[in-house]
Amino acid sequence: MIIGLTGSIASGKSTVSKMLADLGYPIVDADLVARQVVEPGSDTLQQIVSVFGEEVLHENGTLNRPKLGELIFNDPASRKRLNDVIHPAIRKEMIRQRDHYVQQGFDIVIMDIPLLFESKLKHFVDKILVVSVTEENQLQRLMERNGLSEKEARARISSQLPMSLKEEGADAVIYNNGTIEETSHQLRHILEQWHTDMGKL
Ligand SMILES: CC(C)(COP(=O)(O)OP(=O)(O)OC[C@H]1O[C@@H](n2cnc3c(N)ncnc32)[C@H](O)[C@@H]1O)[C@@H](O)C(=O)NCCC(=O)NCCS
Ligand SMILES: Nc1ncnc2c1ncn2[C@@H]1O[C@H](COP(=O)(O)OP(=O)(O)OP(=O)(O)O)[C@@H](O)[C@H]1O
Repeated sequence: MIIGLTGSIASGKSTVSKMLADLGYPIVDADLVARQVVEPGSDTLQQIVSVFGEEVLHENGTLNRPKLGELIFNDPASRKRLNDVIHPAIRKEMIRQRDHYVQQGFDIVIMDIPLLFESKLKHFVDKILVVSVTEENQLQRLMERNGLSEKEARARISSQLPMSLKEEGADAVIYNNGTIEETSHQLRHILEQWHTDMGKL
């Protein structure tokens, strides 16, 4: 079974993904893959430079992520241009990693995909687990984690689909507004249920 783990920016996907990794599940992490495909020397990085110019590179040739983030989170047209270049490469590498784990014999693989709904990737997965937070917690956690102003954080939040739509499309939802322990408890409960369902198949 392939489980798609998603949510909105700073809702707690990485926090839940780490809990799943600690439980021994293999994880395909889209944010990590997004970094791997733009390493210096990659075709994807070259394409990004041809779209956005040398200004999105550091002097040592690596991608200047804050700079590119500033451009794409404040302008839907730039975001689409980046997505058109980078998403095919991310998708290809994620499928490769997923298939690798399946071939190794894992019966459950987790795919942590922030843009599962936005990029219409529902067909990649068998079950969708959404990590949800209130907008207030999301804003506060995002500002703190990334050192952003309220305006910058709101721009990032509104570059994704509303949380309510993601909850509607989920097979299960974790409400990550309480303690980490409460979140872990919800996760274990959902996994137990899904393992039971798998056993009945
Ligand atoms: C713009 C970039 C360079 C900014 O890098 P930065 O290190 O600041 O952020 P990071 O990659 O850790 O992403 C943080 C979160 O931002 C959100 N996000 C990232 N890219 C996008 C996007 N194109 N549209 C909407 N939200 C996005 C996701 O929730 C993600 O978890 C980077 O996010 C990127 O390469 N984005 C395009 C690839 C992508 O779509 N990644 C999301 C997973 S498929
Ligand atoms: N239950 C919680 N209580 C307090 N802080 C939390 C909780 N869950 C997560 N956080 C914090 O909130 C921030 C966002 O969490 P996390 O990085 O897991 O989100 P994410 O959904 O993976 O974000 P992104 O989409 O940007 O990758 C982090 O700083 C994390 O430590």
